Amino acid sequence: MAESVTIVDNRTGEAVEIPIVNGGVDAGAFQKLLPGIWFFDPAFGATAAASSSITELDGEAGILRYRGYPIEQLAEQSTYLEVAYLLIHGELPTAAQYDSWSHEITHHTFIHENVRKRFMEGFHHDAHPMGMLVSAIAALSTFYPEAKDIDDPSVRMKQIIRLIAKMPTLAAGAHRFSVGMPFVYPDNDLDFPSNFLSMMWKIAEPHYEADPVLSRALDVLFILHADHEQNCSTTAMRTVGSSHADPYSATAAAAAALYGPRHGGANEAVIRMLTEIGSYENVDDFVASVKAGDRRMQGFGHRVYKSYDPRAAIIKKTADEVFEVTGKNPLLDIALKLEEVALSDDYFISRKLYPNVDFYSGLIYQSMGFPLEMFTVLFAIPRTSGWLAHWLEGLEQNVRITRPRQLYVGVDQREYQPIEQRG
Ligand SMILES: CC(=O)SCCNC(=O)CCNC(=O)[C@H](O)C(C)(C)COP(=O)(O)OP(=O)(O)OC[C@H]1O[C@@H](n2cnc3c(N)ncnc32)[C@H](O)[C@@H]1OP(=O)(O)O
Ligand SMILES: O=C([O-])CC(=O)C(=O)O
Repeated sequence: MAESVTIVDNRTGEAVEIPIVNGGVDAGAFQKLLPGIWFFDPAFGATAAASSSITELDGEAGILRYRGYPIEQLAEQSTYLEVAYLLIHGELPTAAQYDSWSHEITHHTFIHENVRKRFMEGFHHDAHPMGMLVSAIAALSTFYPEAKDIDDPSVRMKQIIRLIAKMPTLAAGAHRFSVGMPFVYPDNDLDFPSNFLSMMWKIAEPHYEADPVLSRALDVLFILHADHEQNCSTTAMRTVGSSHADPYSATAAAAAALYGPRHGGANEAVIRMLTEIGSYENVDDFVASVKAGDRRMQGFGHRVYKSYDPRAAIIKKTADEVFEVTGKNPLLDIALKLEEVALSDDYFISRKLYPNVDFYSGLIYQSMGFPLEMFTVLFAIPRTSGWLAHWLEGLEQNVRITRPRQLYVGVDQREYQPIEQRG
């Protein structure tokens, strides 16, 4: 790989050597050597906005690794809580570290009664659970004012544990409220995914017995969704974190970014799309409307993956295990047909559009009984550990505040006219 690129300054005709650092043009050196020239990259398609040692993504080869561990191995052998530890601390925990980590997380699952009573129960009866979640996360910052002291590493870690622990409680609380069911307190005898399932579905004391296959499937989905380098929501997290706002406010911003249908909201949109297609026979017409540019194929395409998303392959396999318990999701055949048609069509091939993580996950969630509105919430629970790992990394790197420039395209200076003189 070249160590520098030569750029000719067309204002002066001078050639300038700009160093390349880790495969990217060093923007700091660029700015010093060519002051007054900006990179115009509004969607960051050609910009590395961070240096990070958390997640490695090779979109051409379809490779995803957390801290060097292939996603396939983690999905097969690990648990979400172990992966969360790995993302935050950089190494897999020893048995003693894992015990202490899961003990800490388990004992921070409760939320303040006012969050439940005043916030969650204060929403309109048909509030979207994702909107409730975003607001409740932001509200947590007012319950833990010490979180502002982000210079103290022990304060940072305490908030990380609280946030990872409380997300399932907030998520299930949002669901229970939206269907008019009473709130269920965490059952700290249960593991992370089973506790969440208990808070979602429990109707009678003393315990909710989660099906072990479904509980494990949910844990695998949590592992797969935990991090994905500089995606839109993580970029929001790092941006807000760079202003040294507290981690609850930064996480609320990240969750808000995830809510959008181009990002985490796509899992909900996929099921709506499959339901609208309705039957196997309508797939060709639907694909034609996508190719005509009338709509997008939800759950397809990715800014980084230009081959099959490795998580989609694992989710497909997990779906088979879930359907053994729940019965096959009737939308599966439409999804498979859609994939088959798309992957043999030049429109999708030439644009390298493949199923992404959101394409098959919704089929599992739906078969497990989650309402559509909960799908993005299910994504936010594990992505919280990734967001926080990036937040911590940014603080440890003491990154500068995120502050891009713009290309001003408005009018030049003009004179103010009093209102009566304006035509
Ligand atoms: C967890 C996640 O966030 S994963 C992504 C979840 N989002 C979705 O599944 C929504 C559907 N997908 C999309 O909208 C996009 O593929 C995104 C947002 C994921 C990525 O967008 P970008 O990287 O900006 O790709 P961009 O919009 O430039 O598309 C490139 C080309 O592929 C086409 N394209 C991209 N995605 C799709 C799609 N899902 N269906 C049809 N065409 C598509 C575009 O129309 C464009 O074609 P053109 O070159 O003829 O104009
Ligand atoms: O990386 C992205 O752009 C989207 C994302 O979060 C993911 O695929 O998990």
